[in-house]
Amino acid sequence: MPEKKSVTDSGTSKVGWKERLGSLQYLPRFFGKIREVSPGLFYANILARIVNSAIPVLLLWVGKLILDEVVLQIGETDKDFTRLWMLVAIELGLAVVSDLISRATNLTDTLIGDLYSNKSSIEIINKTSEIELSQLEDVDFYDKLERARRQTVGRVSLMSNIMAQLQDSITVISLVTALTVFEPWLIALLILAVIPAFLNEIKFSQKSYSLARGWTTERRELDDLRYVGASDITAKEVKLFGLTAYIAARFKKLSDAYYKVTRRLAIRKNLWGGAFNILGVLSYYGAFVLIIIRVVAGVLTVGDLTFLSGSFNRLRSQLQNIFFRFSQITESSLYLKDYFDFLDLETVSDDPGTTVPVPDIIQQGLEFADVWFKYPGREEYVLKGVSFKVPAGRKLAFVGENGAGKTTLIKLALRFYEPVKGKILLDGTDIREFSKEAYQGLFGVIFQDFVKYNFSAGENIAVGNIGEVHNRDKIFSAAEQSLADQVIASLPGKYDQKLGRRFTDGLDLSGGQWQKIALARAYMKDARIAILDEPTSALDARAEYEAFQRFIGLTEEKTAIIISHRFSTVRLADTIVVLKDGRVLEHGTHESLMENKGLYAELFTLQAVGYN
Ligand SMILES: Nc1ncnc2c1ncn2[C@@H]1O[C@H](COP(=O)(O)OP(=O)(O)OP(=O)(O)O)[C@@H](O)[C@H]1O
Repeated sequence: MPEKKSVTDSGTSKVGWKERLGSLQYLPRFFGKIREVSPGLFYANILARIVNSAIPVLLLWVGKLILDEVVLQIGETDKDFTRLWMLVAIELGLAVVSDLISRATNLTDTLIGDLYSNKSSIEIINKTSEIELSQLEDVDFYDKLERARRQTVGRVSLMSNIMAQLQDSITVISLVTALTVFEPWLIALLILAVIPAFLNEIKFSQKSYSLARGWTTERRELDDLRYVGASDITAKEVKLFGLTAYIAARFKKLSDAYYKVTRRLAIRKNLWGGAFNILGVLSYYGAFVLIIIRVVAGVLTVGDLTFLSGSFNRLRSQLQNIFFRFSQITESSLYLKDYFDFLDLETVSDDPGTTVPVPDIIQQGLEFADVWFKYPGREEYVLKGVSFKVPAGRKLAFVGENGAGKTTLIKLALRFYEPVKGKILLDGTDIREFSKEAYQGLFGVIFQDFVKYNFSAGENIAVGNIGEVHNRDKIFSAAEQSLADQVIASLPGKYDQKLGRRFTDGLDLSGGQWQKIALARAYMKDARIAILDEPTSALDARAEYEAFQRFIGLTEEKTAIIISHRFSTVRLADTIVVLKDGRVLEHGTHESLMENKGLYAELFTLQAVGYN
């Protein structure tokens, strides 16, 4: 129940001091990564900040000298402004240099930030590809992915913050040294004034991280609702079903609940922060009064007054910055921990140490031997003792009602999941004994929910074998085989026509046209085993029949598994396996199954009657 959730509700999302300071250990790794993206920019940035860190105290000191010189010259009858103008020139020079260096710092910050964000996005893409499908379908995993994704844009400021911290620390050291020489007691006063604000800052940033973390799932839901409510892909249904108000209301309910807790936190943080800030201001004016008294008493000069009060004020704001940033840094480091946790996520590797080489030519075929399977975290079995063979060079079709387990069989055959019991064998060898990569490389698969890439038509075909993306002839021939060539011929940009609606120059296709493009992917690769999981459901009956006939003809000596709900297509297969509730109900050729008068014959007749 999101409305009831608060910062303290979720025990697992509470973050203590230990975890907070512990997360600082990720900073060296983080800096290592930043340095890697551009060592030149990285060191230039550090150098610029070090140089700039000494300028504030120099500016204050020259300011003091100017003032003392002015006072001196007022009292002189024989005035000489040489030294005064020289000091003003130095002050001007320092101000200009400081400004230029600040700009250089900003520039390098931006450039390194962009490079780092690109690099970490690529890292996330690569890491996601290493992760097992079973992990990808896990909710906890998605929360981790969401937190990691936020690092790519959000963590760039962490670098500037740490660099700025380094710079400000040097400035503080120089100011403290200066103040200690003149008035050491000012330092004590200052620290007393700043510490409460610092502790307050730490406390609230800790709470805000806990809150954000505890609400990860809800924030993901908000993103999802935002997408559903405002996307070209969903617009058709949302408009037609009149879902806008419903989606907006759901969004509002959830976002209001989140807003309520964040508002409460923000108000409390600012109220306390404001109160502690006043303490800092009071301490400054206290120090100011004390310095004035000493100037009037003749112990300090007017220049000393501006230098000391300036240094004190600067030191106070600088210390506040440092403390404030420290809490930001520890908070960002906590996110960094999430990011590295994601990168370090163990990918379940069930490849045996030594692997059997995959067969060059499949001799016997693929066999499911008493395979039982249930999805992780689920109680009920989806496959219950499934056994069948796909002999080499033959075509096998799965038939079965929705949810019977057809796609699950494919996922197991492809080793996206492991059977709970039983074995899957290729040429008599348990498929777990092959290297997963080499084994999966044997297959050419088109899924029912194939991806429509916002790429060109040619590239959309080439994804079936991306190494051949520049092999135009191969792409043309694949398109011809899947009948996609007719679709492409009608596109203004032909094979270079960008597809999809995401971009202005993109052009969307009909469902069946997309399927023809996707089907061409199957012809891009000389796969040993082809799997077509209903990729032709949107084709008209004639086109589907033609597509399958071509497929079977063109892959004559290839092993293939086909899933289709159209019996005119299914009957073309050598063997048909009828699944029901995770079990093989019948199997055989179209003729033998018809003779059997079982479920297949019943479903076939039902569909045939429908066409009469
Ligand atoms: N990732 C998953 N996690 C948990 N259960 C799943 C998952 N994918 C599928 N299932 C369940 O497994 C069962 C079989 O699903 P599967 O997709 O294999 O059916 P199918 O025969 O291909 O159906 P259809 O003809 O509708 O495509 C269904 O009950 C489904 O709810």
